Amino acid sequence: MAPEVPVDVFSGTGKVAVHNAGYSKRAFVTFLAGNGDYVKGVVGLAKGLRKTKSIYPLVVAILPDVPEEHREILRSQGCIVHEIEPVYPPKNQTQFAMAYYVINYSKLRIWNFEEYSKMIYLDGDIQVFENIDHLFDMADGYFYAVMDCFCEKTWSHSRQYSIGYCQQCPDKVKWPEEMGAPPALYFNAGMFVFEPSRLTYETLLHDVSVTPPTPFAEQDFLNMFFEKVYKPIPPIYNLVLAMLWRHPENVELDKVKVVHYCANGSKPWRYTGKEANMDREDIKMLVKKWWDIYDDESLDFKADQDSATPEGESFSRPSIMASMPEPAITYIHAPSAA
Ligand SMILES: O=c1ccn([C@@H]2O[C@H](COP(=O)(O)OP(=O)(O)O[C@H]3O[C@H](CO)[C@H](O)[C@H](O)[C@H]3O)[C@@H](O)[C@H]2O)c(=O)[nH]1
Ligand SMILES: O[C@H]1[C@H](O)[C@@H](O)[C@H](O)[C@@H](O)[C@H]1O
Repeated sequence: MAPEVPVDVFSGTGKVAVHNAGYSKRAFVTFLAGNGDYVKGVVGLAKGLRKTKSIYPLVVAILPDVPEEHREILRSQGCIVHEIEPVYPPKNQTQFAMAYYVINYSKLRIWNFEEYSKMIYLDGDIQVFENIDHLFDMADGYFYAVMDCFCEKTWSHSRQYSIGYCQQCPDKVKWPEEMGAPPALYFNAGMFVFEPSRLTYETLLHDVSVTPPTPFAEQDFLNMFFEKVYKPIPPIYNLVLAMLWRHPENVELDKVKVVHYCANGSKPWRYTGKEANMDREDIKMLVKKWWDIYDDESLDFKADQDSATPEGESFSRPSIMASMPEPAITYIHAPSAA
């Protein structure tokens, strides 16, 4: 499990593994469902990764209900469109924090992308403002993600919220002894580093089929499944926006590399500033930064320029893969997630 070379991936110093070693076996991956406007988020993400000069392609795990015109937009942005079938949890009376979260169990399919040895998952409502390719160099065998915050109302179903406890400031309200052991560290599943594997995939699918669903859907499930191998990474790799008003002392905004527009009313492509906590200068600045990338035509995929191959590679993966036919699979239709 130990890395072969000591790598200080967070400071960017130390003996860092050569990025293009195994280049074709690494990729970013996102998830797209429905015929709504999340496709804009994915386009923004593809352009953001290009702006940061990432050398890795963006794979889009896509559900059958995404219309062809959206797939075409993604291919024209150099994305690798990878069709997946939906995954459903067992039926019960669970109230998801947001009704459409049920569709997010389909994310589990990405563990089956065994053509890649390591991937970084990013939600479609995430933007990458600084290169994070170095995260691929972290030691194998762990699940890396950023710790979540429990302070928003979406957490009102939880024991943590009921006593005002948050793992972002565990000393402010301490976990009371009479409530037993404190809960395990809990990550936000909008961004994580993982290794696809057939065995893990099959175990995930089996376990999810016998695990009753819970409010944060696959996020809760992944937290249980990977509890023992979870390694927290700094919040600059997935700034959950609520951190700005709940734990400003934990945020160094000028160092943030990845922003997750996950608070209610914060999706840049729908932003009005009217929802709770949205009429803030830092949020407005982050929304503007997202639009600056989305609107920048110089960041559109250009087959001739963007096919510049990193040393040691004889082809451009994004351009070749983007033009490959999608694998033929049979599927059942997913309910609209948008
Ligand atoms: O209509 C939709 C809805 C969602 N998505 C995809 O699903 C992702 C997750 O949905 P949201 O971004 O709307 O949800 P949140 O950021 O509020 O979700 C958080 O909780 C979820 C619980 O299911 C997931 O774990 C998610 O990754 C985590 O960031 C989106 O980014 C997008 O990639 C779509 O493609 N279409
Ligand atoms: O775990 C949750 C979840 O991911 C929500 O969707 C997000 O809005 C919250 O901020 C986060 O704490």
